[in-house]
Amino acid sequence: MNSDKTPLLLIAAGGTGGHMFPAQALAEAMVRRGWRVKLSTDARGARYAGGFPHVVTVEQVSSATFARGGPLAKLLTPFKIAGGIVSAIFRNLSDKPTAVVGFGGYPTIPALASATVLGLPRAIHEQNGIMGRVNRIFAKRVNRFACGTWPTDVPEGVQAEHTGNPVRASVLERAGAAYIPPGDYPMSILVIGGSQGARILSDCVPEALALLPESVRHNLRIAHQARPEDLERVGAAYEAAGITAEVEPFFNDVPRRLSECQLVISRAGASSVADISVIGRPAILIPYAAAAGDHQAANAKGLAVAGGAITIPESKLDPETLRDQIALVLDNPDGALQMALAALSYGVPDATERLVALVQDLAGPKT
Ligand SMILES: CC(=O)N[C@H]1[C@@H](OP(=O)(O)OP(=O)(O)OC[C@H]2O[C@@H](n3ccc(=O)[nH]c3=O)[C@H](O)[C@@H]2O)O[C@H](CO)[C@@H](O)[C@@H]1O
Repeated sequence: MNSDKTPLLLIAAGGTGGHMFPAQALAEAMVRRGWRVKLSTDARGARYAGGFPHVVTVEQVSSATFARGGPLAKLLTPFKIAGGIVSAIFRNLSDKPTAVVGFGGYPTIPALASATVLGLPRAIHEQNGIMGRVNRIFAKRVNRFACGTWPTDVPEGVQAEHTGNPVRASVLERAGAAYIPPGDYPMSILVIGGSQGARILSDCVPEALALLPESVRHNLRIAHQARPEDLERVGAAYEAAGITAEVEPFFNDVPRRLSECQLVISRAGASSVADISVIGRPAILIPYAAAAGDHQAANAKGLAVAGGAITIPESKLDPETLRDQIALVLDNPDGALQMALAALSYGVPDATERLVALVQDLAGPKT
């Protein structure tokens, strides 16, 4: 039985970077305010646990196989989920979390279901413009519903509160960094495909850039995130086009690269859009068409409507179309500057603080 009087936040998050990064930002902020934080995730999420404050405990949640596995695993899934919920109830009876926050994904089911059964103060943070399945299930069963992007499909009776998507400290350090518009000097373009990289960007971006006039190409400095299996061919394509490029499976210094670039070409994952807008850079967004409920298109729409991004749907993407949009930004320094400022105005640099305030409010006056 937990006799510690320090408030305890139970964070539940599914195992992708998209769920784990905002969860980590909240964890760090709550620890700075003297809270203990416990993380409930699955084996995939546990790989990110190193990025959480040292007080975090990782629970391997048995419902994580919900979305994967063969027919037998699927048959056993309801029992696994039920088992996960029962053990979460016992754990929470002992831990007595002051508040529970779910960030989406199947591994959040036991923590949120047990918090519902026990009547613990609980909230959800939805990062995307279209809600994920688990968040949709629990949206009406939580006390507060926070969103990173205004969701287009909130169930009736649920009051969404826009907190924005928390971004890393290294992004915040560069929030609103001065933008140098494109010109007749070396220009940086950052190409990022989300936490896994994106094949479609590797197929299309080098070809599109190769179609630009030589006078532009020789000024380009490209940083291109590509999947490990695509590194070689992408590097070769840039070399053949006479374009200086760094091609890596993951850049650990994306915030710096964003702040120094003239243009970013990206997928429209929630954290990528948040990073781009908090730093404030013109973007060409190519939403991942197979994302659940087409949520990346919804994420991109907010930034595009604000004037900070051009969106190209996958179905319309070809090297010529992309070349035209790149040229539109690079040939128009004033327009590029306006896009950078529009992106900045769309950013929510205090998203973490807004979420912290919501959690403290949820937990009540004693915290
Ligand atoms: C393929 C897929 O379904 N992706 C989903 C996943 O996002 P996924 O994790 O793929 O992508 P996000 O855009 O949310 O986050 C990627 C993060 O990685 C950073 N980065 C990227 C490349 C790099 O080299 N270095 C680097 O640091 C980005 O700046 C960003 O902060 O969860 C998100 C939140 O639910 C969803 O919006 C996405 O649709």
